[in-house]
Amino acid sequence: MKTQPTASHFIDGQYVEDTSGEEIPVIYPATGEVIATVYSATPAIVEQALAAAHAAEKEWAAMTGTERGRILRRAAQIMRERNHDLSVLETYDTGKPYQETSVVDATSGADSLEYFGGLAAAITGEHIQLGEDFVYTRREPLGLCVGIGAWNYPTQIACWKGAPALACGNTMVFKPSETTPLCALKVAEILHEAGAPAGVYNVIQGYGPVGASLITDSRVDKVSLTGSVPTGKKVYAAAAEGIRHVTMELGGKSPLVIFDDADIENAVSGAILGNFYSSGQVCSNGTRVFVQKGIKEAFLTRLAERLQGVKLGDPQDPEVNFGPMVSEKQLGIVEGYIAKGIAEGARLVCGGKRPDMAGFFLEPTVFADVTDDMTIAREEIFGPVMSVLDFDTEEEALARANDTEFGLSAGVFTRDLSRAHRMAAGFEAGTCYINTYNDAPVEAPFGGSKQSGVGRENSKAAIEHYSQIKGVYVRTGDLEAPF
Ligand SMILES: NC(=O)c1ccc[n+]([C@@H]2O[C@H](COP(=O)([O-])OP(=O)(O)OC[C@H]3O[C@@H](n4cnc5c(N)ncnc54)[C@H](O)[C@@H]3O)[C@@H](O)[C@H]2O)c1
Ligand SMILES: CCCCC=O
Repeated sequence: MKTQPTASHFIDGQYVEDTSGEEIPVIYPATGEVIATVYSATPAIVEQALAAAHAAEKEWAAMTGTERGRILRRAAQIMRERNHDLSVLETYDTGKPYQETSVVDATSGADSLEYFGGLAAAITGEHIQLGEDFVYTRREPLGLCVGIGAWNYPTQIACWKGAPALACGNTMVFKPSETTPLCALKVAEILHEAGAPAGVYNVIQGYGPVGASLITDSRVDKVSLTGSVPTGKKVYAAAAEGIRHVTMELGGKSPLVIFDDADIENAVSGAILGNFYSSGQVCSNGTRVFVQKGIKEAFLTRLAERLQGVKLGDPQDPEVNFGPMVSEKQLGIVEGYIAKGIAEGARLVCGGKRPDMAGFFLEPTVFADVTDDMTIAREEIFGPVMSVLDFDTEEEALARANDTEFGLSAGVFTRDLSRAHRMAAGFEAGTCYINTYNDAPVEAPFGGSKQSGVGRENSKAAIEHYSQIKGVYVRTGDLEAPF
């Protein structure tokens, strides 16, 4: 497959190149080879993208929701037809196994285009009767939205931000992560092919400073970031300078609580899905696995058995179910955490090493006897490292689960439904799971509380974050005044 894109940026309905920007090598994580080169946006490219998105605002907002929705749904259809090629590209961009990308990434992107395309015509205001007078509300777009993406789900993130933004009548300039610059260009190309007018959805490449330069431009009305908490703090602060709307999808250190009465096979499945999918590079992962003491050893034994089913290798091979880390840098960060886990006294149950193969592979790693104060239990690792902690009571588990500055997700496995709902109500997290983990359908809200974020993506809730209400008071009779 050709991995070199036509050009680095997609602006105003066409590919645009400017090789005077800083070179960004695109590295295939499974081999370490450079598979493409793109160039970071220069100030002139940033200006071109913002000007195009600004100029497109009025025409796009003036279209009916039905017209906008039809374009988004057509784009969804094209994405589904090209699922194979888009999945192969996602695997080159991220290193995630084709076994995953072929059912998750373009699929989830298409779901979001289809869902918000379907909602577009239903985005309306309301009528509020006040005696003979009345108020009506108009739900209006915010204007120009900037999207900034992380590297773990490049197609999905480009769509989860673009689809609701465009459905509400906004335009977008999207900057993917410099680590995975390829997939968002395809999203832009497909939206344009589906009929989105030039300038409605633009993609430019670049490192952090390019993202930073977008946020403070006076034409920008909203910034939606998917990234780490430290980046979120900077982006939030920069957006505040112009009182811009924000959505912050940030990191986590989520708890997964497994009670003695849980179905052990399902609980092990949840722990695997919540720690090792995408080689552990998922924001919502349940990396603090609290296991009640009565089933701790049985859980660890069955987990070790199930991990025999891990198949590392060429991620493009549909039989392979475990890919490399996205980059050498991320591999080094995760190895650093593994070393800390060992140094601080956690028991290494399995993994912890690089296998003898090219690329940035790391074995799935499980630590047991982890305590709340250890670094691996407190900081987001963003790699295939599961920490197993044990507990006695429900109250204790809930208190310890919530003892973190993060609040992205939380899960519970139990057969006791009352307890399951008590736990879900008590978790300080934006997304909770009962007897499952990491499902993220577009119909459900997704996002974090505490330092894990602001706002929600997906579901009807996202409409609130990409539109604003205007109230219009209408008087039908004469108007009295004091003088
Ligand atoms: N909550 C979610 O939905 C979600 C989803 C995926 C990933 N994440 C989080 O993303 C992180 C991993 O991704 P990452 O390493 O790419 O994150 P990151 O914070 O390093 O970078 C995210 C994006 O921000 C850009 N950026 C960096 N500094 C910037 C600045 N000062 N101004 C504007 N933009 C800037 C980067 O170029 C990149 O595009 C993890 O913490 C993970 O939990 C969250
Ligand atoms: C389960 C959805 C994951 C998105 C963030 O990494």
